[in-house]
Formats: sequence, C-alpha cells, structure tokens
Amino acid sequence: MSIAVIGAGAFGTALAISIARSGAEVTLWARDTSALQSTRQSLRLPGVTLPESVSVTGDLAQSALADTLLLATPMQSLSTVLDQFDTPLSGKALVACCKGIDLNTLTGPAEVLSRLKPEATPAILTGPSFAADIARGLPTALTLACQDEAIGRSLQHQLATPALRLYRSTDVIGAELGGALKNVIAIACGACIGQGMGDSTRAALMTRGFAEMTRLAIHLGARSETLSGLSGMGDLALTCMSEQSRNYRFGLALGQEKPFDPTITVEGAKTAEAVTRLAQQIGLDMPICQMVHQLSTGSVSVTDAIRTLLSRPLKEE
Ligand SMILES: NC(=O)C1=CN([C@@H]2O[C@H](COP(=O)(O)OP(=O)(O)OC[C@H]3O[C@@H](n4cnc5c(N)ncnc54)[C@H](O)[C@@H]3O)[C@@H](O)[C@H]2O)C=CC1
Ligand SMILES: O=C(CO)COP(=O)(O)O
Repeated sequence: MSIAVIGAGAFGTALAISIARSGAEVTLWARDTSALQSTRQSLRLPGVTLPESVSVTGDLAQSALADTLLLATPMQSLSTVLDQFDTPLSGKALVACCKGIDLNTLTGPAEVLSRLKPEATPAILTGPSFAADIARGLPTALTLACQDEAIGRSLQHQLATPALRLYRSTDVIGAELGGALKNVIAIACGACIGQGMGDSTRAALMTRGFAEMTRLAIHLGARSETLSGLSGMGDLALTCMSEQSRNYRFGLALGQEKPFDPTITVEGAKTAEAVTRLAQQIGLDMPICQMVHQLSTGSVSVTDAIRTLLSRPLKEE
C-alpha cells in the first residue's frame, strides 16, 4: 500500500518520516517544494532531515496515485486543498490529521472530507503527538478512527510503527472533536499560567474544560469513552501541560500580555470561534470555550475572563 502525506508543515513532515522509518513508500506533497527539495528539511520542523525513502512532490495528481492520503494541513486549509484534486479519489482512504472545526461549515475534518470527496473513505488520526517527538521516533499512542471497521483495521496496520501504537475506533466524531477542543482548553491553561496562576488553577480548568469537551461531543453523537481516551483526555493532558504546544504558548503570551508570532499555527483560536457559534446554534453552555474566543480576539482581558468564569452561579458538578 502506498501512502502520500499532503502538507509539509511540522506534522506532515514528521508523519512522513515516521511512516518511512517502518519501510513504507511515502510521498510528501508540499505547496512550495523549494526549501524541502534543496535542504530536505521543512521550514516548520527545522533540524529534522527527510530520509531518502520520502519522495517530495509539488504535484497533487502524483500524490493522488497513492492508496492512502494523509491530510496534514491546518484545518481551515483542508477544503482548499481537497478542491485542488482534479481527479476522483475513488477507493482511496483519506486520513485527516488536522485538529479543528471548519469555520465555513462548523463541521470537523471527517465531514469536510465526506462532503468534498464522497467517493473516498474518511478517517481521522489524532491523539498526543508533538511533531518533534514523532520525528525523533519517541513512542506514543494515537487513535485511528474510521466508520468502516475493515478499512479502519487496514489503516491501523498500515500506519502503526514500532514507536507509534494505534488504537482503532469507529467513533469518528468523538475522535475529531477531542483533538479539536483540547486546543481551546490549552489556550485557557496557558493564559492562566501566564498570568501567574498556579497548577491548581490549571487542573481545575482542564477538568471543567474536559466537561465542556464531553458535553459538546456527546451532543453531536460521540461516545463518552472516546473522549476519555487518547484523542480526548490523552491529548488534553499533553497540550495543557507542555510548552511545546503552540496553543498553550499562545495562551501564555496572552496571559503575559506579550505579542505572539501570527504566522504560527494556533488551531485552538479558530476552533474557539467555531465552538462559540455552534454552541449558540444548539443552545449549549460552553463558557470556557466562549471565553477563549473572546480572549483570542482581544475583546476581554485574562483577568476579566477568569473573574467572569469564577462568578458564574454555583452548581452541581
Ligand atoms: N505540529 C504538531 O505537533 C501537530 C499538529 N497537528 C495538526 O496538524 C495540522 C497541521 O499542523 P502543523 O503541521 O503543525 O502546521 P504547520 O504550521 O507546521 O504547517 C502547516 C503547513 O500547511 C501548509 N498549508 C497551509 N495552508 C495551505 C494550503 N491552503 N494549501 C497547501 N498547504 C497549506 C503550510 O504551507 C505549512 O507547510 C494542524 O491541524 C495541527 O493541529 C496534529 C498533531 C501534532
Ligand atoms: O496537537 C498537538 C499535540 O498532540 C500539537 O499541539 P499544538 O498545535 O498546540 O502545538
């Protein structure tokens, strides 16, 4: 089975390296191949060199020849990239590796894949996995979610490596929402730590954030066990507690009132906006996500955000 990774940012590059390491043939597609071809390094993952077994291409049609395509662009670019394939992707498995909610449709990556490429099978790869860790071959475990059990099993075997242990699931919506929503909570945690609050604050936010994640996911049809797994709790723990996380660092900068490089991918900011709109539409209470949206757009200060959250009416847990 041949594999193509679409998007040569930090995560796409790391995944290509990880899969190639286990002996599979991998093509890595980049919008701009110049740096990758001359240095064999992604600008987004400096210091990590692609092995010979990864072929770099700027030709999307060539990537589309692979049996399995891993989509590793940021969430808001997923539909743009899918629109650029000009041949049908019949019989292919499309594995979304992005974590977010599309702002145009308020849907996750699997729905975007199904809508734009109904002839292919959508799947999700998500869970605790910093690109730098994956590229170094450090062990972790992820969720591979696909509604079609047989294809899910086949993808699990294709993409697992000795260091990357994949657990299979058919709960696509649960897996993708866990990965999207944990980024929002990581921004909130970063903001509180940046303001000088403590680990107790962070633990409380993570727990109440997890309650919001589960509430929305179950409302949209997910299973609660999925949220308790790698794609939810696992990735939430990683992202809220590590300065390797860009979402957490963005929050830290907000809390410290320092500028943050706008070219860095921070999926949680757009996800917070999408969740705020979605929650309004369906009438769900998502106070932390709503506050992170206001924080990210600069319409509330961290101090006021915390004050508002703490002054909500007392309730049962
Ligand atoms: N970096 C990480 O540790 C992890 C990232 N992810 C997810 O992977 C997705 C991608 O993130 P990163 O690779 O980290 O981002 P990145 O910022 O490192 O790279 C994004 C890449 O996408 C490309 N891109 C952006 N818009 C494009 C478009 N319209 N057409 C073609 N290419 C386009 C950019 O040129 C860049 O190479 C995100 O949804 C992120 O949440 C998931 C797990 C780990
Ligand atoms: O999703 C990730 C780790 O699982 C990466 O998190 P950041 O996008 O916050 O760096």
